[in-house]
Order: sequence, then C-alpha cells, then structure tokens
Amino acid sequence: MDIQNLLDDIVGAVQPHVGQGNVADYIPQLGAVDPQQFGISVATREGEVYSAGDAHVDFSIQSISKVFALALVLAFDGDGIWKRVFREPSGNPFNSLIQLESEEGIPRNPFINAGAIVVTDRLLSITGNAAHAVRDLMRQETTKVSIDTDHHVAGSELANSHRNASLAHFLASCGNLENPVDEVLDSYAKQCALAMTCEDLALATRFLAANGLGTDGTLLLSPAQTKRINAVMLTCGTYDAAGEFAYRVGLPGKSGVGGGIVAVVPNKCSISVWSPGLGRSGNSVAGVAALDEFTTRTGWSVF
Ligand SMILES: NC(=O)CC[C@H](N)C(=O)O
Repeated sequence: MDIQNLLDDIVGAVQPHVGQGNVADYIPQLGAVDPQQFGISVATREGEVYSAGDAHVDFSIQSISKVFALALVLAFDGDGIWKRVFREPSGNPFNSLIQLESEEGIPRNPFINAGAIVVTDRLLSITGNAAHAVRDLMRQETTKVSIDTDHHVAGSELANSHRNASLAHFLASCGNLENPVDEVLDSYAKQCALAMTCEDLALATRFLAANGLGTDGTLLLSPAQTKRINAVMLTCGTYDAAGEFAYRVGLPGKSGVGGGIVAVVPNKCSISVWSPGLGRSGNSVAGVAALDEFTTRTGWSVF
C-alpha cells in the first residue's frame, strides 16, 4: 500500500467537499477560520508518518481532547469514572441538555459535553490541572513541546459558554462534580482549545492503534482499556451522526467543532483529518468524506 500516494489522491478527491457545511461560529474565534483548508495525516503503528494537504496547519482540536482526557482518567483511576458517566450513544446533539435531567445527572457518554465535563472534573481532582495533563500527554506522544492552548480560543469559548455552564451547574446540583463549576469549565475550555496539526494528532492518537503502547514504549493504557476507548469512540465519538459515521467510515473516530477528526485502525494506524466546514451534527464534511475514501480504498476498517 502506497499510503503517500493515496493521501495525495484523497486531497484531490475531497476538493468538492472542502468549504461545504458551516464553520462553528458559536465560539467566535472558530468562526474566523478560513473554511477552504483540508489536511490529512496517517501515523502507522511502526512509526511512519504520511501527510498531505494542510496537514501542518494548527487548528483547534476541541472535542478531540475528550478522548485524551478519558484515556488519562482511565490510566490514573481505573473504572471508577463509569459510576459517573454512562457509555451509550445519546442520539442527541453534543451540547444537548435534555437527557441530563431525565437521567438524573449521569451523562450518556464521555464524549458529549456533559460527559466530558465530568471526565475533566475527575482529571482536575487527580492532577490539579486537567488542561495541562492533556497538553502534556500530547507533547509526550508527539515529542513536540511547543503544543499549547490557544488562549484566544479558550477565552472566546468561556465568554460564550452559557450552555456548558448550564450543563455543569446541573451536574453539580446532582452531586456529580467534585470541583467548583468555574474551575471545571476553565479546564475544559483550555483542553478543547489546544492548537495542533493533523500530523500532531495522528501521532498523539497512535497509542489507540497500538494496544495502548505510547511513543516512548511505555504502556499508556492496557490493551483492554484501549479496546474499550475505541469502542466508545465508535458508538459515541461523532454524536448523533455516529451511526452514519460507522456506515461510511467503519472506524472508531472522534470529531471536534474545529473541523478535526481522528480515527483508529486497530493494530495498523491512526488517521487525522481536518477541514473546518461542519455538517449538521458538528462533524467536518470534507473530513468524513476523506475518511470514507480512505477506508473504502484501503479496505482498512473494523468491519
Ligand atoms: N463538539 C465539540 O467539539 C464541542 C467542543 C466545544 N468546546 C464545546 O464545548 O462546545
């Protein structure tokens, strides 16, 4: 398989989709990003990296950070988090308030905002600084020490975070937050506002394609924990489009409203795509198209 050739081809094939959809503008800083961009990177289990298009441009990873926060909490704390968050697809938008009340403050899964706020809360309790913990994991896996939060994006989210604040206050009212609401929201916004490239994200996600083995050869997660994170990504990683994503792409994946998506081919490689235009459920239109093309042409999927 000539992966470089394939990625170059995919850049051409997805051009009609680049710019389709809408850039997230409920976080004003994200609304200012040029939608005419597309990048793709693949990191193989063996350590090769392939990139094409705008794969070296920084973008806001947003909800992709939720995977890494969950990985850290599972690594530090084992299964305790599953008493505070379910692992079922929600079928609702990522920032929906509806289920949280009827399900008495236990979020459906760790990848919708309510669930991710609970995971960040736990990570904050464990580490004292959840955003730094996620950032440091990214730095470690990419060996790139310049990775950091874009504070303009974090500030822009915090200044417009009425929905996440209402989720967090409701969680607190149900006794499902350990830390003050403002501190949890601050950490959550900063972890979401990490700025990274496709190549960085492919490298950072590689441990999920390697049974939990990190870049430096240490085990970040057990093979069983890795399998479970990938399973939750498959069923919940793209919100109320998880069924459509499984149908088209056939891989565990996690999207963010910055237009990035990471996907995992277990035991083979991690893939990261980015293009800012989002479909109705908040997933990159050109990104999903590229992953569809990738798995259809390689036959690399979990199905
Ligand atoms: N789906 C996303 O990427 C959402 C993340 C964003 N920071 C929010 O909480 O709204």
